Amino acid sequence: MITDRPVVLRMHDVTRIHGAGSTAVTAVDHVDLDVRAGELVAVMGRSGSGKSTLLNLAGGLDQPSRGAVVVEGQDLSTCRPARLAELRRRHVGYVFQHGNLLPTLTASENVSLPLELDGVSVREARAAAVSILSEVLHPDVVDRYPDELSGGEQQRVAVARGLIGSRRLLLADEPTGALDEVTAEAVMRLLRDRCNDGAAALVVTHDAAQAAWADRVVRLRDGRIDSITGDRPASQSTTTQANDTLTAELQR
Ligand SMILES: Nc1ncnc2c1ncn2[C@@H]1O[C@H](COP(=O)(O)OP(=O)(O)OP(=O)(O)O)[C@@H](O)[C@H]1O
Repeated sequence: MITDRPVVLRMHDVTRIHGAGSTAVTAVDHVDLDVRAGELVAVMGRSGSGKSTLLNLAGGLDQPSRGAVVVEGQDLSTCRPARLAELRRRHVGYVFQHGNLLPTLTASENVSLPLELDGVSVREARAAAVSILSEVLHPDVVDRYPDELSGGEQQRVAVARGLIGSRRLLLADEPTGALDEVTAEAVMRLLRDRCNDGAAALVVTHDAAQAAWADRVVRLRDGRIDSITGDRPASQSTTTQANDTLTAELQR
């Protein structure tokens, strides 16, 4: 049962008001949400409903005006900046719409960097980078620099960088935005596999096909949770056959 698993992310009565006075905007409004190990939660809602703000709060990139965000048992509001930075580096993987790859590093160096910063040996980190990249990118391009890659390839590198290692909370803001259908499926499969291995993921998407990979779908409206649907068991994944087909298509 998924409810037996540890809570990786707890958002308790979280409100985030941007700005002040007459221009104040309540982007997230009294949200309660737990995401457990093994669980992939999709966040949907119209533009401006608060999805990105929610994700930024979950990863400690933004602070709530009220309420508490707890990651791996640690209330982020009680962390000193150095501890918060360490917690984010060790436990949280981010995938943003615009990957922000470092231009002076190759694709595989960009992906291995988080592990190297965490003290993993360069050799081990590079091997892990090549391994995760092989799931979403043709091996011929892993040694190219970002400006030698297409937009979709850069996006895939950014996904691999966000998901490398054993970080337990994965936060993805439209991770498949610039990708074709087959590659988008591969990225969702990667996220799904990470969750099946024990990570917890919060993924913003506009795409119902991608939300179908989630255990639960949270719909936001005006910063509030409008509905939560689905309770697919976390262990359920796509069939082996579907995985094989996707891998074959990507390697073409
Ligand atoms: N830094 C900010 N200052 C002021 N208002 C902001 C700020 N960031 C977001 N907002 C407002 O908060 C609300 C929620 O924004 P948010 O970006 O979280 O929505 P979203 O659901 O992610 O939208 P989209 O799907 O368009 O990316 C919007 O009304 C937005 O204009």
